[in-house]
Formats: sequence, structure tokens, C-alpha cells
Amino acid sequence: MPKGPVIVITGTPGTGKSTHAELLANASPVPLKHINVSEYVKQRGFYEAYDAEWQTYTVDEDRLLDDLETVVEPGGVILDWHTCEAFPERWADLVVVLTCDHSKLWNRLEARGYSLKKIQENNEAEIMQVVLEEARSSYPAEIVVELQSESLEQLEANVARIVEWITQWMKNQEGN
Ligand SMILES: Nc1ncnc2c1ncn2[C@@H]1O[C@H](COP(=O)(O)OP(=O)(O)O)[C@@H](O)[C@H]1O
Repeated sequence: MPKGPVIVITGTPGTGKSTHAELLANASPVPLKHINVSEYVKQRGFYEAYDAEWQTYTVDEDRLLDDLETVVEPGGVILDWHTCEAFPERWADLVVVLTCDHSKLWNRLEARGYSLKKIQENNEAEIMQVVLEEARSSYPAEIVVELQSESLEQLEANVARIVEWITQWMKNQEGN
């Protein structure tokens, strides 16, 4: 039996993935290992190059996924990344897509010191719902949940909702 579910938390940069993942890891009824995939890629050198113009790393997906497979396989993991289509469909028990009003998102990314170009790119992606579409085309509809992340109230409610989902998931596992 898996140790716990595998929860993908995705969304445009700045929507609140890491904030949600940290709170969720603390509040979860089963231990969940929070993997911030961007940090993981940097720490382990799973990238091919650094693109200075876009201030991003070109990820070596084969190496990343090979490594992550062993981490994800036992279960009990939160995968926190701004994209989700690279993960094999079978990995995820739940895919949470965070969304945020684009003007609020703009302010968050500005506060983070992103270049104007990068803010614009992400802002546009949020307006076009790029990550949501990606999640919907990569996973079964019943495991994809869209949650708004614009206020602290929503943050708390979202975490509580996912905790409830985990509790139910654990019960279903016991029943199997
Ligand atoms: N629901 C929310 N309400 C208010 N502020 C939030 C919310 N979610 C995230 N933030 C703030 O937005 C910024 C970006 O959040 P972060 O979790 O780092 O985003 P991501 O991991 O998606 O890039 C942080 O300053 C965080 O405190």
C-alpha cells in the first residue's frame, strides 16, 4: 500500500504553489514530502543550460523524471512545479491547479524581482489558462481541481479542502 497520495500542485509562477505545499505538508494527516521541482532541478543539476534572457533553466527532463520516479513510487509526495505535463499520468492521485487574478499575480512577480519580460510572459500564461489546459489535457478530469489563490482565506480553505481529500483517500486505500 502506498505511504500516501501523490499530489501535484501546479500553476503559473507566483500563484502560491510553494506556500500551499508547505502548509499542506504540515497539516496533512499522513507525512508528505514536499518537492519544489524547480529547486530540485537546480540542486541536482538536472538542467541542460541556463537561459539568461528568460532567466530560466532548460530542464533535462529524462534525468529529472528518472530520479523522481524513485521518490514518487512509494507515495506520500507533493510535486510543486509550474508545469505538470512532463509527469507520467500514473504518478498523480490529485492535480491541483492554482489560479490567481492576473493583476494580483503581476504584483507578486514584481515583488519577486522578475524582469518585465518574464512578468509579461507569466501574466499572459495566467490569462490564457495555459497550466489549467495542460493539466486537463494530461490527466483524467476527475483528478484535476482548480483552486483560486488570491487571499489568505482562500489559501486556508484550499489547504483544508486538500486535507479532507487526503483523509478520504486514506480511507479508500484501507478499504481496498
Ligand atoms: N492565497 C494567497 N493569498 C495571498 N498571498 C499569497 C497566496 N498564495 C501565495 N501568496 C503569496 O504570493 C507569493 C508567491 O507565492 P509562492 O507560494 O512562492 O508561489 P509559487 O510557488 O506558485 O511561485 C508569496 O509572497 C506568497 O506569500
